[in-house]
Amino acid sequence: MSALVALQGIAKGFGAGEARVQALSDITLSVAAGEVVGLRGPSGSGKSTLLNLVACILEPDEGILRLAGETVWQGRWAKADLRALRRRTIGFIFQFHNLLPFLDATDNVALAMTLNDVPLPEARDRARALLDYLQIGRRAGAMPAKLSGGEAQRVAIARALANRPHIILADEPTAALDSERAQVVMDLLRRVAREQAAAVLVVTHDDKIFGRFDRLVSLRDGRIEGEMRPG
Ligand SMILES: Nc1ncnc2c1ncn2[C@@H]1O[C@H](COP(=O)(O)OP(=O)(O)OP(=O)(O)O)[C@@H](O)[C@H]1O
Repeated sequence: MSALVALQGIAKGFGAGEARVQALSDITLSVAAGEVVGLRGPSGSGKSTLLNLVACILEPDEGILRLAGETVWQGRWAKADLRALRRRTIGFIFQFHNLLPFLDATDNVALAMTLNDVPLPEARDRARALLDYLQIGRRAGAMPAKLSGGEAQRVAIARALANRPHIILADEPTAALDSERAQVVMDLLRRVAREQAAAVLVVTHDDKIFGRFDRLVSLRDGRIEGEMRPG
């Protein structure tokens, strides 16, 4: 299996002088195509920082970041157009779905495609197909306020998959869901990883889903403390 996400010796700090916080040190981690990896650790251990580095939202201080086989950061950004890289390669799922309240489920998903220059009629067709794939097609015309938490999270997953990303990053995607709905979300992420050969990296505190990862990586004080294979 090829690594779609590869971090080597990554470090990241915030602030300067006495106020400096070393959020991550010497992180070496990879996620292969088809793999679903969980990232756990106490509050402040650096989980969100790591996810934001992989998403190219934050810039590392040290190390090498490779995404989908390309060096993205090594001493400096190696790619000129990070936004395009993010849009095309990475799908991001948040704890709260962040759907736009004035667009129905279909258009929330279609919008992500139109940002990537897909014409609206085609984007809507693909959005409906994606909602069907995630077994939420019957809610395609619903406004976000009418969706349950689990439904809204599935629409948000559809939006994250809109541009067929190779890398899917999720920050506490099941935190707002009950156990059954959390398992549905994990089933979907596992299916997408397998069927679309995507690398999935999930930050989670949620022990209900710890058993659903191929690997579960533990962070503490900005370092990788250990790793287990729950399966
Ligand atoms: N923008 C920032 N400016 C300054 N310090 C930051 C910033 N972002 C994160 N930190 C610090 O970096 C460390 C790691 O934070 P991070 O949010 O990555 O942890 P986390 O494991 O995701 O925590 P939580 O589970 O509470 O979300 C913490 O000490 C935090 O205070």
